[in-house]
Amino acid sequence: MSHHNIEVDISFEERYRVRIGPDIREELPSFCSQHYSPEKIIVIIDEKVHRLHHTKIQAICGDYFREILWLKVPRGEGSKSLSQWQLMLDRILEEGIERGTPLLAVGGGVTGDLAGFVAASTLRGIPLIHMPTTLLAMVDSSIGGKTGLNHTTGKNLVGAFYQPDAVFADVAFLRTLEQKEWITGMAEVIKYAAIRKPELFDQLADLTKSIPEPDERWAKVISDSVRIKTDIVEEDVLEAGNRAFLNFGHTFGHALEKVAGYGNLAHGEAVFAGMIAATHFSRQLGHPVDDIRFRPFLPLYKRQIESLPADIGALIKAMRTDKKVKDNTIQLVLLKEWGSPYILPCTDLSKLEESWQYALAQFT
Ligand SMILES: O=C(O)C(=O)C[C@@H](O)[C@H](O)[C@H](O)COP(=O)(O)O
Repeated sequence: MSHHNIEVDISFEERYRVRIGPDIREELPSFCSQHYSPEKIIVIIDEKVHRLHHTKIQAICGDYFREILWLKVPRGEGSKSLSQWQLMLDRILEEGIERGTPLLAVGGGVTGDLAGFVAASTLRGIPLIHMPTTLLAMVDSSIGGKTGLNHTTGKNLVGAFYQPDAVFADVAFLRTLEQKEWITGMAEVIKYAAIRKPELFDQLADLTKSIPEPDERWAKVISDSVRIKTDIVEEDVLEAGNRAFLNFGHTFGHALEKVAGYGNLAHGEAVFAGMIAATHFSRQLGHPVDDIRFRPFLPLYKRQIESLPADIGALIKAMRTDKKVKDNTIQLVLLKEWGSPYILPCTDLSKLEESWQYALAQFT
């Protein structure tokens, strides 16, 4: 299987490399020997990934570093919390580290978002390397420097933009990825299809006909997704404008996650339902976006989602804490047509309610 190499240019001086392919993790020691002192590395790792791959990661890190500080992250969205962040920070500071001590984040979106914020906030910033192990983290959360914790008032409301020094997306990790995690990650690929590359819909629908495995076809979908995300992020690193297109489905999805209670609904499941709502809103405005495109994937999510919160008032209230809210108005990412997103300040609450009703009805 081939390797893919994608550069992310975040400014004239700063860029980092995303390496995608099988056994890419083996390249970590050589990368580290060029950038960091061999004294110590902090490894923030998902507890299940630790159980499955600890020996391998230990060998790779031990190849260059004299000491490894392991910090395990309990599974689930609940770990994106201030209390988990504090626990990590206490351990790291009590151990004693230096500003140059790198932090390796090994796991999915939750681990990466938490570890990213730990790296951003420790000693005002220590080097960060992402080693995503889930589809979602490979195609989305490890790229672009968003870090975040959830707050009782809303999703990802605590965080910082903090770019990694490198991303090692080793598709070999996907061999141990559960089916439901593939489905969760696929939501972000479906998002790229909707906002940038509609051909991906058919490729993905084809891929879902067989049990997913990290073969050449999936590696291509991953690298196409990373390229789309990279292109958008490079133009607008701090989300002052078009980066918000990457939030398609998320304004609705984050509200679902919050109202369902963090951890009760996977991020990708909520985003999938959110994309159906956003597409329906677009259709109500006359845009030609028939959601027949989502149909092949609906049974996958339907099987996974037990129930969605149905209190539309609570969902709209939750949307008001979205980070894109401006002048008290929810900003929706909608589609003019497939592949063509835009932002609309939402002043029509009846269309919003109708969009929620439509989306929720798809899952009952
Ligand atoms: O990188 C981005 O920008 C995104 O919006 C990507 C999203 O898919 C991702 O889930 C992100 O974490 C959501 O960010 P938020 O700013 O809405 O919390």
